[in-house]
Amino acid sequence: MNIITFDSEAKLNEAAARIITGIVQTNPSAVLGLATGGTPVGIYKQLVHDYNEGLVSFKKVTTFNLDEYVGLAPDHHQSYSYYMRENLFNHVDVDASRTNIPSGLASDLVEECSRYDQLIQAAGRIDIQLLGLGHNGHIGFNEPEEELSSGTHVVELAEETKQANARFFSEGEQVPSQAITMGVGTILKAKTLLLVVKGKDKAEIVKRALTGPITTDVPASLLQTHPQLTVLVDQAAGSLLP
Ligand SMILES: O=P(O)(O)OC[C@H]1O[C@](O)(CO)[C@@H](O)[C@@H]1O
Repeated sequence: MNIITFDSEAKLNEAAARIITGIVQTNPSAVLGLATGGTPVGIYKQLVHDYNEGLVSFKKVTTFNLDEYVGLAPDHHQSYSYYMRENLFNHVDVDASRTNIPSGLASDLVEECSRYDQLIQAAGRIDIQLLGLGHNGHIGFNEPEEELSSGTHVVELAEETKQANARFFSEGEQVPSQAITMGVGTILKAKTLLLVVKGKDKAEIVKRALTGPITTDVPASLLQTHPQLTVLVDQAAGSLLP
């Protein structure tokens, strides 16, 4: 595990973007695993900047997002489909037909999960999986459980997660109570993992995830088992690390 601490958010975002663009420069047909939430917004801005500077092209990449809310249409302003278009896809030369996000509107969610797993399998291995970290240690929407699922599945969102994500929704809007998420097994199969964590409020969970026991109570602790894990933290998030 390689942990790098940054004294500014801009430097952290640049470093994360440099890792991703490096992979795409080496392999223009790379398979990118993408994340949503507040954490990667600045990284996507940097990727758009790098694209505009002519440093990278996403023309041939394939992308798989970690998760999507159940019940939100792709044009809902809080769907992760909308988020990805707003923050990245609409601003670079990615081929929309090679971007993949589970459909939260599928009539048969179990079928949708297996369709998503088949797509990932058909694409081969995810070259790099970008990850944020939930306050309860979730990765994707894999919430703390006695047992974690390996493949894509439907989850009931933890109360803590709904409260944390309520900040993105308009007043009076409900945070969906379910989501579809890539499983921990799929995440761990990615060739490289890039975990990015920002903010003092994540310091305790970063410490537990990276230095505590490997337990399904803290899904991110399973990342410790991955041979190619890079963690980028700001000083606040990394403040409790040894
Ligand atoms: O970056 P944020 O908004 O703190 O979210 C952390 C994690 O939680 C999620 O938003 C899901 O709640 C993930 O997509 C993200 O990686």
